[in-house]
Amino acid sequence: MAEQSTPDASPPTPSSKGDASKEGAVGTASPKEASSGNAPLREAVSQKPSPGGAISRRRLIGTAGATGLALGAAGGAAGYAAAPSADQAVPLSSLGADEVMFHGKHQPGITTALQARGHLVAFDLTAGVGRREAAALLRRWSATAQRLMAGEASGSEDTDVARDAGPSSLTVTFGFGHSFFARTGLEKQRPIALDPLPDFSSDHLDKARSDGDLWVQIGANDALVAFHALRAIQKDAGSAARVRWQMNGFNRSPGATAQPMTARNLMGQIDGTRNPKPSEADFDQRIFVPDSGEPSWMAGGSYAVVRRIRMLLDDWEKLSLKDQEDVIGRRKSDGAPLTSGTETTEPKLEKTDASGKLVIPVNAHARITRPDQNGGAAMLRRPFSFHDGFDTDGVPDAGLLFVCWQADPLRGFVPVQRKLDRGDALSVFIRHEASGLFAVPGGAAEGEYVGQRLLEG
Ligand SMILES: C=CC1=C(C)c2cc3[nH]c(cc4nc(cc5[nH]c(cc1n2)c(C)c5CCC(=O)O)C(CCC(=O)O)=C4C)c(C)c3C=C
Ligand SMILES: [Fe+2]
Repeated sequence: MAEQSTPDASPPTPSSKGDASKEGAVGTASPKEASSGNAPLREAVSQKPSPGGAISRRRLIGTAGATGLALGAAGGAAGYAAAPSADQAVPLSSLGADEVMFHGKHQPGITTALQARGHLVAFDLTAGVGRREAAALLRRWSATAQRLMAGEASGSEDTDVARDAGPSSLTVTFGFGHSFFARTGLEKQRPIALDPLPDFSSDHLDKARSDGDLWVQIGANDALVAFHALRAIQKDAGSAARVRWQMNGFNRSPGATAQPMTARNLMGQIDGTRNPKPSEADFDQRIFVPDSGEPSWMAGGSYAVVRRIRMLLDDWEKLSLKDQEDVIGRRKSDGAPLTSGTETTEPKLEKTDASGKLVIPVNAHARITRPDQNGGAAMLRRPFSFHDGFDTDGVPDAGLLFVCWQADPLRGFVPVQRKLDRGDALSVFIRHEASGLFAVPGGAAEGEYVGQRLLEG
């Protein structure tokens, strides 16, 4: 893989350390980083000398600059990974060695590049569990997440499932659901932004697979590393919390494409092109709660809207290519707007064809979801695809675990989904089957656990 060993690479510059979150954006990857495979949010590159004297490049998290990364540190890249013996030790490939920092201003897993494997899991606190036990749980979870993200064993009862693998860009992200606050006597701390999402006419929601007191998002570029983390988190819950629902997802594996590119979804579309980029001036304002935000424990945090969206693939796949492209308003092959150009070309929304028809139809998904069509509403979409087999009639149970991040759902997901509800060409090919809204606090500082400012504030 091109990015593994780059003898010509120079050491990180102060700017790459100090403001990594502003670097890298969709479509700007260099060929050397082709193995990232998906490049919705590409990030800083850390470099460390390899035994052979070459420089090994490791992709790090988007918020690196804000999270106090030890750039160039070996971290856990070789920690839990087996080295047969000192003289036989072989450095891990870049994919296994990639490490995302646990501590920082924001939690990992928000601006981190899409990972190949994902697990979403919601927990409910068990009867009688209150604030004290919840705090102990978040402390345990944070310690486990920190260890696993560094490529270390999870603790005394590690199952060995991730042995031999490096951190593999593992991220573990924790959030609180609306119901958490009453159960723990913390109603006064519940953000208004966590008020339940409105009903949407297109909703077919399964309540058993929606909401939850606590939510954990796990992502990694190795399926065993991801499962290992999921199981460790479940075990850590002990008697304090039970799994309410759990979903598994995936994305393209890093290195699967010749060049870095935006991900594709199971409808075959390039999906993520117009995501806000960390390099944009208003990125933080759109995605993260400001330091002055309310409640104060959410400073540096974000709100995750999670939707299990089934794709009606049998219907979708019957459409002609032209009809599929009209549904989105972009070319399927390369994601370019139907008004021509490349993926990153600005669409000409007013352009008409010879018969006077809009080239990008009035109900095209990519037209009506635009911030400028929705009072500026924007969100960072960071989904996983899912496939949970086939129904008895052969219909695929597949689609998108749509996860989007925003500083305020009322200025992100809600207005856009309302608009989609009123007439999105895509809506007849999808079904929203489960939903959750979670307050994801800022990242833990060194020595702190995630949510400490809420639980001990
Ligand atoms: C309420 C928010 C959104 C839902 C739900 C949603 C579902 C959904 N989207 C696609 C495929 C594509 N979406 C694209 C763009 C796009 N979608 C949303 C929002 C929701 N999508 C936004 C905000 C945008 C970007 C708008 C803009 O800023 O211009 C695209 C085009 C490429 C891209 O920009 O990513 C595709 C393709 C599916 C398949 C889906 C549900 C299954
Ligand atoms: Fe979309």
